[in-house]
Amino acid sequence: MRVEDGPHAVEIRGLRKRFDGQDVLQGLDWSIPRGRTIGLLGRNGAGKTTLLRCMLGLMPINGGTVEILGEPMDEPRGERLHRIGYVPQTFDLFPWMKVAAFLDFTSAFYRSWDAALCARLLEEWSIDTRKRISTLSQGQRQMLAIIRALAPGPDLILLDEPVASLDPKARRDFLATLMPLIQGTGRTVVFSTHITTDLERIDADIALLRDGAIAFTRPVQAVREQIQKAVLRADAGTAYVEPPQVPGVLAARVDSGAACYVVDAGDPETLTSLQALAKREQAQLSFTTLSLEDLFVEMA
Ligand SMILES: Nc1ncnc2c1ncn2[C@@H]1O[C@H](COP(=O)(O)OP(=O)(O)OP(=O)(O)O)[C@@H](O)[C@H]1O
Repeated sequence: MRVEDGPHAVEIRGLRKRFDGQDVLQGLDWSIPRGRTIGLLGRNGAGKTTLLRCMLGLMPINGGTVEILGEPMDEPRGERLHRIGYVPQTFDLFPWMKVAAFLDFTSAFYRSWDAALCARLLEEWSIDTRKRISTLSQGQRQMLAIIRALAPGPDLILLDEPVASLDPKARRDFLATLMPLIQGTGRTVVFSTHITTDLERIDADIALLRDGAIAFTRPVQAVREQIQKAVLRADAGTAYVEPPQVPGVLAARVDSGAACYVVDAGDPETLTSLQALAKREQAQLSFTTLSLEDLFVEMA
């Protein structure tokens, strides 16, 4: 970390992005501390790709500010480009080039390039450097894009669904190789995904993008330990149409007449409010733990 760098790798304030009159990002605020790994979760179309592209200055924004590594990011240029690695969702560049030539060519644009790391990852991920990029599978192309993004030794790495086209075994191997390379090195990593099981294996923070804003950020471990589902079931014959309002809950909905809440078990005020409500309504209150997938389904 450089002396002039602050505690956050990313500072976003009031970010707005609109397409065809519709707000995809609605005044989004987000601060990402340096050195953290973030799994950015959100439903299809929630705006994950849009958010990553806005962070990189790859598309004009309709409002707000984005600061990356301590500088405003209005467009991708200048010194900081050596410090940012980006892996887009699909990698379609230079299909006619052979892998080795592509990496040689790309390395010339960067002031540092870890050729030994490239060689190691190409070998571990079984990518034949004599092949043309167009003949690689979609998963191998994604891996090549990741190698390209890591080789310059960036301080911030943004990966847009890096494991989406890999099968479960390949995903596991791939993450096992990748994570030690980027975690604990002081690097900040943001990767978007909807594969929640991948996050279970990683020491990461989960950030949930919902309704154009970051609705929730927590370390995976804290989610496992603290986030629960509370179900409030009224007497037989009475069904909730709307969930009664409870301050502090993370999400609320009605399922088969029961009111279901996502709650932070470490938040005593919310728990007290829920218990008081159950007593008032003479309803049964029960708690269950949530897997990350359940949490995604409940909250996304
Ligand atoms: N260039 C564009 N022009 C018009 N609408 C767009 C454009 N890019 C994205 N959108 C819209 O913005 C919304 C968010 O899209 P985005 O690709 O950011 O979502 P996502 O969360 O990455 O989705 P997925 O998980 O399916 O990849 C969608 O409704 C999409 O149709």
